[in-house]
Amino acid sequence: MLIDNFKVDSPNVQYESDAIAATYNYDHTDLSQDRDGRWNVRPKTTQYEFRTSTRVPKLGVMLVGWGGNNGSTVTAGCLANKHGITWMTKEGLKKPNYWGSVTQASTCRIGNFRGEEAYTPFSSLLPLVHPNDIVWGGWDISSLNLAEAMERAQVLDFELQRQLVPYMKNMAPLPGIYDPDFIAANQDTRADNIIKGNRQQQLEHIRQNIRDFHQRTGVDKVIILWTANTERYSDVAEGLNDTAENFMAAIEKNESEIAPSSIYAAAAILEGVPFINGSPQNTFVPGLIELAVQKGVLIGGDDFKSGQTKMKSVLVDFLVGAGIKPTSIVSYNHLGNNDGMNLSAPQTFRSKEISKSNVVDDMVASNPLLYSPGEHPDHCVVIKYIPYVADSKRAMDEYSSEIFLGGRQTIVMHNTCEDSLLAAPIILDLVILSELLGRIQVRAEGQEELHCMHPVAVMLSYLTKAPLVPEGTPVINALAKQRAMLENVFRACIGLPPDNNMMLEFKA
Ligand SMILES: NC(=O)c1ccc[n+]([C@@H]2O[C@H](COP(=O)([O-])OP(=O)(O)OC[C@H]3O[C@@H](n4cnc5c(N)ncnc54)[C@H](O)[C@@H]3O)[C@@H](O)[C@H]2O)c1
Ligand SMILES: O=P([O-])([O-])O[C@@H]1[C@@H](O)[C@H](O)[C@@H](O)[C@H](O)[C@@H]1O
Repeated sequence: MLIDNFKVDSPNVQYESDAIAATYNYDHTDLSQDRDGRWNVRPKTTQYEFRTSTRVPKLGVMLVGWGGNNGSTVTAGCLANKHGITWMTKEGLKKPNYWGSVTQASTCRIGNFRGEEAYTPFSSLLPLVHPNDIVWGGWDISSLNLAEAMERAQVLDFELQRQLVPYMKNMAPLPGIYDPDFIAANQDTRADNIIKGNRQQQLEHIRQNIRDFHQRTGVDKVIILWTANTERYSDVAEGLNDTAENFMAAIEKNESEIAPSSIYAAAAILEGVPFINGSPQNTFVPGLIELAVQKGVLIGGDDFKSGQTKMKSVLVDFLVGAGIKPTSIVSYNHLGNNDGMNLSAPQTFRSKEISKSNVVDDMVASNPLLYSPGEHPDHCVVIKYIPYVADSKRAMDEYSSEIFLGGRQTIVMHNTCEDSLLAAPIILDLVILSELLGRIQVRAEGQEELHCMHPVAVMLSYLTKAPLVPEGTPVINALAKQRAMLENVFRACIGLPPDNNMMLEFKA
């Protein structure tokens, strides 16, 4: 059964006029080792105070790469839902939905009522911005308007596109920062909408764009998300971008190693606007992270986790958790969209190869029974550009594992990932969750004041291949753990314990 409207009845939860206040007992463990080497595990409870503002703002989202496949598709999807646009296909009438979005189309177990399992929409846990209400804008180095960009993307059915054109033809991306040194040379043909000037002038230009968008649209909050092309990695060097001060000085000096994505991110941070990186490049060089922490502005990334890698973070977690030892992982895919064309350059492919390869590290490290120190499965990532398949990426994976008594198990998978139809809901979740995180304050036992969570938004890990985490925080890629963290922190905000799946009420 579905319960989509509930209040938590607890002395630890207060529903105030514009906030939900909750006291939460966080049960965890403390580890220590005796002099004789024996380990002690001490159950510990730490009290947390959460306060979540229930003032849901009018949200503006500025996409970098708005005219791309993902940018045009997410915009089209929200318009189709908002206006209730239906369209006929050979399979019959289609209706808009937000499937693939964890905030809009998933549920959480809320309990059991008279023997029936009860679930609630994820969006009922805490008040969220509704995607229908988001005001879209952004930049693109291509001047096509969003209707033309949607047509170029070749993602959506024609009958849907036809009805969306009137809503999208007047949406024009702002000129973007173009530096051919950071993306594939084959992108040059579409770069007809660019900001001239040096890096300092580009920074100020983007900052002004943000202020103008905020003022023109009348939104309460703005969030910026990068869904532009994957850049090559930037060199990280002492004196260049290792500190906030050096990073800002490098922009002033027009240092060539400062990437466009880092300039957009710096502009956002300086305007107090959260910045999310949906691509794998190292936008967040150390100096930029320091700037975000200094300013207390949320940053998150990297690289949407949408298809082949999402499956990998489930399958490897299952295998290792079952005591089966993956020894070889080969991930091949081909795709024919502009992203694939950009990734056909070695330097941009390398950025993607890194984010797609590191995703099993935490799962391998979780089971030293299977892996000796430093031992890893063979892991290969191959991406080929085949124009004919367009946005319909074809992923083919082979997982070889060692099993009982010298046996071997091989899993082969073919996974057609409609790249933009899978990424668009993830873009929605990233911006909706980033906005919510800005409304949550927390105080741990012993801390003086309520404060926002760390600006580096580890809570977005479920949505990214290479989670950006605060220094000292473990990087978790296992999908089930990432989703549990997301759900359980939001449950704590309304004073509810994690759903521990024990169901003791049916056992004793
Ligand atoms: N499933 C997925 O689609 C998926 C998953 C993970 C990551 N990504 C990443 O998302 C990004 C977008 O994917 P896509 O399929 O929409 O690609 P796309 O090539 O269709 O769109 C990217 C857009 O960014 C624009 N652009 C490039 N550099 C820019 C700049 N400096 N400023 C402004 N605009 C710029 C391009 O003109 C293009 O319109 C890529 O980096 C891709 O690797 C996609
Ligand atoms: O998310 P995922 O399916 O593992 O990875 C995908 C890659 O395999 C694909 O080649 C690339 O174009 C997408 O940007 C995305 O990163």
